[in-house]
Amino acid sequence: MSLSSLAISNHHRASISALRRRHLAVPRPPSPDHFSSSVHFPTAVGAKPHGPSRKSLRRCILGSGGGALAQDAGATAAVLAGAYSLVFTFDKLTQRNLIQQSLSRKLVHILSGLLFMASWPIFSNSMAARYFASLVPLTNCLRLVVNGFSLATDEGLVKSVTREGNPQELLRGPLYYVLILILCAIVYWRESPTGVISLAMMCGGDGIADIIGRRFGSQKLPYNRKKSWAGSVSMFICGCVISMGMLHYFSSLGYFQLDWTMTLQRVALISLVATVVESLPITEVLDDNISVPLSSMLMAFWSFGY
Ligand SMILES: C/C(=C\COP(=O)(O)O)CCC[C@H](C)CCC[C@H](C)CCCC(C)C
Ligand SMILES: Nc1ccn([C@@H]2O[C@H](COP(=O)(O)OP(=O)(O)O)[C@@H](O)[C@H]2O)c(=O)n1
Repeated sequence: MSLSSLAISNHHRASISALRRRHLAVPRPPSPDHFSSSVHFPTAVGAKPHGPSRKSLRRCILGSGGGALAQDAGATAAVLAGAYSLVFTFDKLTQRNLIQQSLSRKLVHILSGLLFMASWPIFSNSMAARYFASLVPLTNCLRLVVNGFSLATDEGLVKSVTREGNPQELLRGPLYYVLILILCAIVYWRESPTGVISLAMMCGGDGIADIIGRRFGSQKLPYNRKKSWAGSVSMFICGCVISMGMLHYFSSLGYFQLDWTMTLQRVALISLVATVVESLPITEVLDDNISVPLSSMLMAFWSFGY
C-alpha cells in the first residue's frame, strides 16, 4: 500500500475517530488499532448483541493475516539496525575526535528517540504493531543493563552514551530514557498527541537544553546554578517546535486531526511546564529523563484528553 493510499485510509479513519470523539455514533468496522470499540452497533430489538467473532478477533490482533506480521517483523529489524548504526556512527566520530564526547552523547539522546518515533508509521495497523516497535527500546534496555553491570563490554556503547565512560552510568539516564520510549510506544503509540509531545520534550527539548546551555549558559538560573537561562529558553522554544513538527508529521499521515491554533497554545503550556521541571535542582533525586517526559505526559493528557 503506497504512503498516499495509507495516508488516505488513515485520513478516513482519523475523520471517523474525530467524529467519534464528538460523540456522534459513527458505525465503523472493528479497526485493528482500536479493538475495544467505544461505538456499539445498533442491534435489532430483542436480538442478542454479539461481539466480534473469533476470526475477526484474530484478524484484528494479527492485522490482515501474515502480511501485518511480516511487515512488523521487518520494521522491527530495520529500526533495530538503525539503532545500532546510530550508536556505532557516533562512537566512530568520537573515536576519531571529529566530535566531542559530550556533544556525541547529546546528539544520540536527541536523535534516538525522535527517529524511533518517526519510524512508527512503517509498522502495520495491527494491534500487535506497538509491541513489535517496543522490542527496539527493550532490546537496547537489555543492552544497557548487560553492559551497565559489566556482564559484557560494548566500548562503543559506553563511549557514545556515558559522560565519563563509566559503564554504571548506563543504568541511569540512558536506561530511564529507553524505558520511557517503551512506555510511550505501548501506552500512547501513534494515535495520541500525549506520547508524541512527551518524547519530543524528553529527546528534543532536554537534549537541546544541554547543548545550548553548555555553550552559551553564562547566565545561571537564580534557583539552580547548574542550569542557565540559555539552556531553559532553548528547551522551551525547541520543545515547542519539535513537538509541533512531530504532531504535524503524524497528523499528515492521518493518525489524528488537531485544531492547530489550540494545539500550539497547549504545546506551549506543556513545554513551559516541562522546562520549569527540567530547570529544578532535583536531578540528584529524579533524573530529567523521568521528570521531563512524565510532567509532559500529565500536562498533555490533561490538555488533549487522550
Ligand atoms: C544518550 C541517551 C540517553 C542519556 O540521556 P542523558 O543522561 O544524557 O539525559 C540515549 C540512549 C540511547 C540508547 C542507547 C539507544 C536507543 C535506540 C532507540 C530505542 C531506537 C533508535 C532507532 C532509530 C531508527 C535510530
Ligand atoms: N536548562 C539547562 C539544562 C542544561 N544546561 C547545561 O547542560 C549541562 C547538562 O545538563 P543536565 O545535567 O540536565 O544533563 P542531562 O541530565 O540532560 O544529561 C548542565 O550542566 C548545564 O551546563 C543548562 O545550562 N541549562
